[in-house]
Amino acid sequence: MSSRDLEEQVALQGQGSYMYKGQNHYPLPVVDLKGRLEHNSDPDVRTALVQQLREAGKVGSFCVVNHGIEEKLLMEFKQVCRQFFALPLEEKINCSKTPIPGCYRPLGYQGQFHNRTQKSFVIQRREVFEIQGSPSSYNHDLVPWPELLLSFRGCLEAFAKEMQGLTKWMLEALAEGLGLGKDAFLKQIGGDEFHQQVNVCSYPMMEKQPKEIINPSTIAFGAHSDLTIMNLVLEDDVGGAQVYHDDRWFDVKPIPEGVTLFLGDPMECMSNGMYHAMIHRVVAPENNSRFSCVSTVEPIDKERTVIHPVPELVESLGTPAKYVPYNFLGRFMSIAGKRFEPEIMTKRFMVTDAAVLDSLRDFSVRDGVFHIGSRPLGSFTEGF
Ligand SMILES: O=C(O)CCC(=O)C(=O)O
Ligand SMILES: [Fe+2]
Repeated sequence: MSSRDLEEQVALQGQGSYMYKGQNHYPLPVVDLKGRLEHNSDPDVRTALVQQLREAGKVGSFCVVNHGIEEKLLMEFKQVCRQFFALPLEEKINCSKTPIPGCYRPLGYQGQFHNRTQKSFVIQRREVFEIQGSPSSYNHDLVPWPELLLSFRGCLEAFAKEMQGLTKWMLEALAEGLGLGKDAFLKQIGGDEFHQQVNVCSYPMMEKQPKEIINPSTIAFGAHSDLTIMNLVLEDDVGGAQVYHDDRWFDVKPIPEGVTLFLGDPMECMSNGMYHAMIHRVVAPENNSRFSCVSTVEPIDKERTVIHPVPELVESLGTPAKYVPYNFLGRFMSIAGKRFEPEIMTKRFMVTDAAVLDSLRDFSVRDGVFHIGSRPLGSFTEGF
């Protein structure tokens, strides 16, 4: 990278050099889900949990503890992932991302990278190993699993399955929290099943950065709100995630036994702004490499999924819908490559056009083109 490129990249991706110091923590809500499994059939316990989750959802990011995923599995999972990233680079490269029939994205290993997009550099200062947890109709045998670490596959698959259960429960509870039927969000993203991508990540500490990408910025994964429905993050005790609030960045205190949720833009839109998609990023850890695992939720039929405020909610709130319905894939395609830009700080999908408000419920996808009323807004391949 030339020094001009570096300057440009630093300007675009963050406010200068910033390393995770573990100070200045943001008070993210912590919700204890103990009653979720133990008192499954007790309506009072559920109501209390659902209310806590509603309040947490208003913040947009929160941690859940006693989530029901066994500690033994979590420990084995973290350990095997650490072992994977410690493998010789050649072995990891042998597992490089591969397109797999029936999968949305290539699966496998990807090292750190930086790409120039139309307007900015996208830096991903993390190594990942990606699998697809669901729908599981594809053949897991085709994932380029590491030959030197045979326990990796079983452990990842077991963890992905557990996260799937927690995710579904959470989507239902968050809908109930707004006085809606359990399936209000699930219905919009395609029913009982969803697409789950599981990204196991390792963020190398500063000293270990490969020489060619050392630069004055310490941003490891740039500022963004999630385009996915929501992300569930498991991490170790190193820290590095930050959330943006009142024009400032705050550190997120790691809770290694917990799972941290980031509600994505679609949740903000579906909940008509009752829930919030918090802007967050990851900065490079100072003294240790950081492990995290991000389990994402996306609709199965991305081309045909229109995200919109839940009509029953808009009705019950008695306030107008605040968000324009949008095609999930269209927005994903139009933003994904350039979302680490400063403009992400301004929300771009809130309703500003009164005429759009009037026709909010009247949307459709016809021949791949998204319409509000009779007004075509563009196809999912063009974005809009
Ligand atoms: O690794 C993390 O803690 C979070 C990464 C993240 O924000 C994402 O993958 O969307
Ligand atoms: Fe994120």
